[in-house]
Amino acid sequence: MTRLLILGSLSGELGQAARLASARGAALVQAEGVTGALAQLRGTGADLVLADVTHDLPWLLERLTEERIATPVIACGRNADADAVLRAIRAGAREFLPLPPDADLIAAMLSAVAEGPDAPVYRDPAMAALMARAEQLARAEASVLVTGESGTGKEVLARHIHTHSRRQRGPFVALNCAALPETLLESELFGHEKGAFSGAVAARRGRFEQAEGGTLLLDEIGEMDLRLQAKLLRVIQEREVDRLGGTGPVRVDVRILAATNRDLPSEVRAGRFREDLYFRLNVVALHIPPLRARPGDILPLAEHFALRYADANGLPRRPLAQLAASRLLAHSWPGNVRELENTLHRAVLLAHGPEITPDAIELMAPPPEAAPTVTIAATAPASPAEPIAALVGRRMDEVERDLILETLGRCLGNRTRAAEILGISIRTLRNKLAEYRGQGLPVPPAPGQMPDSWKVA
Ligand SMILES: Nc1ncnc2c1ncn2[C@@H]1O[C@H](COP(=O)(O)OP(=O)(O)OP(=O)(O)O)[C@@H](O)[C@H]1O
Repeated sequence: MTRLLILGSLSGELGQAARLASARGAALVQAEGVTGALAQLRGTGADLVLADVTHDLPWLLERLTEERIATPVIACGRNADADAVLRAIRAGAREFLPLPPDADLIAAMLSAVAEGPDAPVYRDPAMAALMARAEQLARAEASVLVTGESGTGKEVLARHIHTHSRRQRGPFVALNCAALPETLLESELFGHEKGAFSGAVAARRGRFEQAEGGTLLLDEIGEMDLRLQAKLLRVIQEREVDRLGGTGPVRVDVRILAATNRDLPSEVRAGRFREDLYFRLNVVALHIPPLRARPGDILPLAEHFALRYADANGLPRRPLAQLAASRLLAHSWPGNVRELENTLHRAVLLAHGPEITPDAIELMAPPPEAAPTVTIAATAPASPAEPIAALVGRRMDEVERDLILETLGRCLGNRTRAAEILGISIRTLRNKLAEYRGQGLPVPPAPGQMPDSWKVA
């Protein structure tokens, strides 16, 4: 059930929108002002906010960014409020919903949130067997460890398990353990009281508490450091969390799913991952094969993405030409489904004529090991002298910054892929990006940061 927070009065047209959403099965909560809405989001949270554009949405959106609350906000108002709409969109509102509300638009918006952008598409027998196993396991309460290369669909599978579980009416909360430095990750997971550390301007429930009654996906679990692993283990064993600066434990009822593209047994052997935590998380393991090992999925996924991106961009739906399909089938997809998705997104934008032809299929650069590299090192300038010479006279941190942003841009914002190519951890990459953002530099957004399916025509 989608939990919808209405920011504004229920007596006018926004109230009509709320009633339409409620008739479609959304659970409503309401806040009269931005501070109330923020308190609500910090507390029980919501899946979506419909906000009256006449409120100070830029202030609210700024707080949400600061506090890393990812709930999408949709600004609602009359077209006459154009300035306010523009300010809200610039500040990070996902979409604009014109009032008076349109019932079909509300229904489309709710189903986009409820389904998420990623209901799994598959046809290959290997994947069909895995999905059947996942659906069977979904009904149990056991922790599941999802493994697979980057971009194979681990989060998609985890969400699928949640929607087939008895917890489907509860929240699905995902946290990327590589995305935050250790202390922030700790407060993100377990929450904190006001003043627990500098910057803790208000009490905040952690992801465990937000996932109460539902499922918590700990993505990239292999990146978590040993101290936090110990704390996580205690929470799982005792089913209680201690907020940072809190006065006592809070009981939680959450099913844990974990995902990783690392080989956790070898991390355990190397002493980087606790064996007891590994056994706790790995009650059942599901391994997603790379896309090259399930060729039967390539075309159904390609067709799915072609339709999705045509609709999202208001372009005609074009089928794949035979030769384009052969090209897709012949590629090895080192970036897995994410790479296929990016390829089809580009193809949809480049296509003209009645079909998507092979010239619109631009395959990504060769895998990193084969890609030409520019070595910025004092000792071994193994790459051509020419580009290195052009760098002389520039500061190291500037060159690094340009290389990172350029690589990320070429990966269409995909952090995991860019980190792989750059040979740095995703955590390092994210820290650098936060630094650049702080300097006011434009950083390419992650794909899916703004799901196209929410775009209002
Ligand atoms: N079976 C599928 N059906 C539809 N979309 C899919 C499927 N598998 C993956 N995708 C899409 O591919 C992209 C990558 O999927 P996802 O984020 O689940 O991969 P991941 O394995 O968790 O990646 P990472 O290890 O980098 O976090 C997403 O945009 C997702 O929507």
